[in-house]
Amino acid sequence: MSAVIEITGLRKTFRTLRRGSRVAVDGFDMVVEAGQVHGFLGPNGSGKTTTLRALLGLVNADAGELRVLGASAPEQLGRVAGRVGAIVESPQFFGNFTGHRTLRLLAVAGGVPTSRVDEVLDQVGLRDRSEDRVKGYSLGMKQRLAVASALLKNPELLILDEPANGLDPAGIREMRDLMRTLAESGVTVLVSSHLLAEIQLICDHVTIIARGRRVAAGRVDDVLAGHDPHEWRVRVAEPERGAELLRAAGLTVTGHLDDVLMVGGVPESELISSTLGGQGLWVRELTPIRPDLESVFLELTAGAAPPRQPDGTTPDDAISDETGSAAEPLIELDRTDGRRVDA
Ligand SMILES: Nc1ncnc2c1ncn2[C@@H]1O[C@H](COP(=O)(O)OP(=O)(O)OP(=O)(O)O)[C@@H](O)[C@H]1O
Repeated sequence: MSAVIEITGLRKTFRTLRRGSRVAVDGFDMVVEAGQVHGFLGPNGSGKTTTLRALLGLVNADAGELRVLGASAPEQLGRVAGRVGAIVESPQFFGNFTGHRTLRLLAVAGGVPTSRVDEVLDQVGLRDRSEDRVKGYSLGMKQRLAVASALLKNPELLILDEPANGLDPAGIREMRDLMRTLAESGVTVLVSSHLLAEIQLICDHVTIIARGRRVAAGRVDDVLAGHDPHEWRVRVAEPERGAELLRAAGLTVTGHLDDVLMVGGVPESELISSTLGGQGLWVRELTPIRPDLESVFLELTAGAAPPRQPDGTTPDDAISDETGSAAEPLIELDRTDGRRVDA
């Protein structure tokens, strides 16, 4: 497999008028291979959007190497721009235009054959509503229209920043189905989100970022397995005695409620059943507690140290922005429209 995105040692500091410098991304690495549906997961304000912007040349990195389809960013991005579709800013459409007209205009502006319009409308499932005005679209339909616009040039790589943001459960499901369909058609997808369950459902690989740093990366299954506490839910008739027997056998009983024991650190269930069964205590239930991405995520992101700030400190307020939005005047980048403003 070849790397479609390679990020090494990315560092980005924002300078704000009021608070001075703020490190948003701190020595961050990421590799996305061709054909992956790669989740880019992190809490609000952890540096996801900044990373994607740096990758797309929307913001200048302070340090690090970024490559997209083999081209170094931002210098050589023009060489591969036609092969990459991205939605990093929420796109704004003219409400009075129909979906079809919107895409036709974008196709003409982008030098793409207008025959692509119906194809992408089919791909995102908007063909039936394509003659309706955009202002009548639900948020989910607008998001799909945005994805359709990114698909016009038939990209090999699609980068989506929080595509499920603000969607209701039906909209989230539509977006999920769309991403699966795209992946099946061979498009590599990098999708950022703070919605763990979504990432677990649609992505095969994941990179987890916390406070500007990578805290985990790999196949979703491997990341989960690496944090498997090997914990079991054990139901027995005599829980007190059961707990004693298990402890005597060197096992750890982590919890006890009515006739249910929680037993941790045991890779194989046989150890539990033979310990109890050997003493005539029959196991009524033996269920593995599998970690989900949410518990792994919480474990990984809770312990992450904040990025070191330019003055050598690691203040919490540098990374505690819940919304991830900059509420103060900015020198470098105006987040409201994503314009690049040279510092
Ligand atoms: N233009 C900017 N000026 C100043 N600080 C910024 C700017 N953009 C981002 N930041 C700060 O950098 C940090 C990382 O923000 P970023 O938007 O990359 O995080 P995120 O993971 O995408 O968050 P969210 O999920 O909320 O979108 C935050 O502390 C944020 O406030």
